Amino acid sequence: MNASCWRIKSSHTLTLLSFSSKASSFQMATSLTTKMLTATAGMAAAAASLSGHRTITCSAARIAPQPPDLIRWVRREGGFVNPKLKITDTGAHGLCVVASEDIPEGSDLIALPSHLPLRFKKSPESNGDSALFELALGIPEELWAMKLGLRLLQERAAVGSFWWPYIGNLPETFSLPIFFSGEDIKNIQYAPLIHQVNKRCRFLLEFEQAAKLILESLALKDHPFGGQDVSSSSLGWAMASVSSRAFRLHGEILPDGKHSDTPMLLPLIDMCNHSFHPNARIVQEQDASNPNMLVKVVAEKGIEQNAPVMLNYGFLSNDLFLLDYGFVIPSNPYDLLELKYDGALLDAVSMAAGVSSPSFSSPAQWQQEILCQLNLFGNGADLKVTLGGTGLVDGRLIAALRVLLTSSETAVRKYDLKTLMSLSDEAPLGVSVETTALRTVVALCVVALEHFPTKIMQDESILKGTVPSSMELAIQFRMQKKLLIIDVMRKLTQRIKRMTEEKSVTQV
Ligand SMILES: C[S@@+](CC[C@H](N)C(=O)[O-])C[C@H]1O[C@@H](n2cnc3c(N)ncnc32)[C@H](O)[C@@H]1O
Repeated sequence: MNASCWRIKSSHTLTLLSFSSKASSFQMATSLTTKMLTATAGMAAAAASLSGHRTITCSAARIAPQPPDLIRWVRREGGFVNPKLKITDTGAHGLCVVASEDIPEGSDLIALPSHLPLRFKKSPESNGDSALFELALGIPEELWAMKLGLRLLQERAAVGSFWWPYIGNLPETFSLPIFFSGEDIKNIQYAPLIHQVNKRCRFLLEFEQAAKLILESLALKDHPFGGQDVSSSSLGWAMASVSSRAFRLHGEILPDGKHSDTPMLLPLIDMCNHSFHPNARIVQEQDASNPNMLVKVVAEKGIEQNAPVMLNYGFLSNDLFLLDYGFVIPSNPYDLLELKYDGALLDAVSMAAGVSSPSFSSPAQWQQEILCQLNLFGNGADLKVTLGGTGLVDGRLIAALRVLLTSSETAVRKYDLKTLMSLSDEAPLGVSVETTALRTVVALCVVALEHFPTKIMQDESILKGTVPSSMELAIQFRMQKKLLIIDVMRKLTQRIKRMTEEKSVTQV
């Protein structure tokens, strides 16, 4: 069997960009992170071996001062590593798997037998399992990385762990925003991401307390971490290790014959960095005689000497790349700007854009019905809409604007929702409605851009100087969001211009 595999995507929904709640989000982020950093300092003295991060850098420094030879370990344990591969330090992007000679397309690069991936499952030889499971019960589904993180911490604390050659090679520090200072969380300047960082920091602080309560009453033989204390910092290290490295693969076979999706840490395979244009991919293989899965990396293209082996972690926004992996992709075609659909705001911005008497906040009955179908009106409406990405404007937003800018119900009822939501079908309700709708989106972009306290030029000039890496990441992130807005405005303006020109040619 040959199954495709995919990077884990966080299942959380980022909250809306609420224009009014920005300041309070920032304040909360600051205080939580201050607490978090205090906890780090305390933990270092109490349980130095679980210390997850000391400085915030994207360094290649590893848990073990002299990390074991990971390639040799994988081979010794029955895995395959192409002899033309080596691990290299890339500098800014940490360690990476690189071809030491040209490798032809289709070659097997790495193969792991089923006992090498680390997953969260009951292992009979582990003494502390029941407590580990009890701890895992307190983890919300969307923070799945923490669950596997507990298993990782367990192995990190175990003397003579089978996985030590892997764990010793894990980064000592991570550049994820949960480790940023309050000031650098503020520097992100984007409420949806700040909200998520906040939520994770809050969870780690609360989970530390809950874990302490469970662990303090345990006998040493039942302690999942060999009697070692856990702190928000060690939990944060574990969560960051998993969110930035785990893959979701086919796990055990379920009673219905299907495979469960299981997050796993894949030694060596997780030394491959990300690209949207990868030269390798992961496949899972299982032969009829052996129920155990083999996880392989295969070259999708020829890989030249000294080129890194790259996997695609997923078509993710910069929010997820920063939150889960600690990096930002410049000009990321899948990056999105979140906005809250708000009739009153739309009235204000469209008036500024010269739309005469807009009535976004007071839709007619038939318009309300369509807004309900778009899930933008009524109880339980989902008001989060996005700009950017491959769709440019959220289909629900463009459909709502088209409908609200049209007075003729009959004209609208000629089209199904799919057509109304599509930007590819040009101007279903006529050029005038279309250009007004697009101008409203451009005006929304202007407001969103003005909402950032800094200008792109200021960001650029800060980045030209020497800045700490967490501040650099925060500034890169916000700058990319602003560039995204400008890109959307440019593309929409071109569209409006083209439509207006075509219309005047037709009239002539
Ligand atoms: C699965 S690990 C890859 C191995 C990692 N470079 C290391 O040193 O262990 C993912 C991490 O690698 C780094 N990384 C991977 N792809 C990157 C990219 N395209 N740009 C920047 N950093 C990247 C990030 O630090 C990310 O959290």
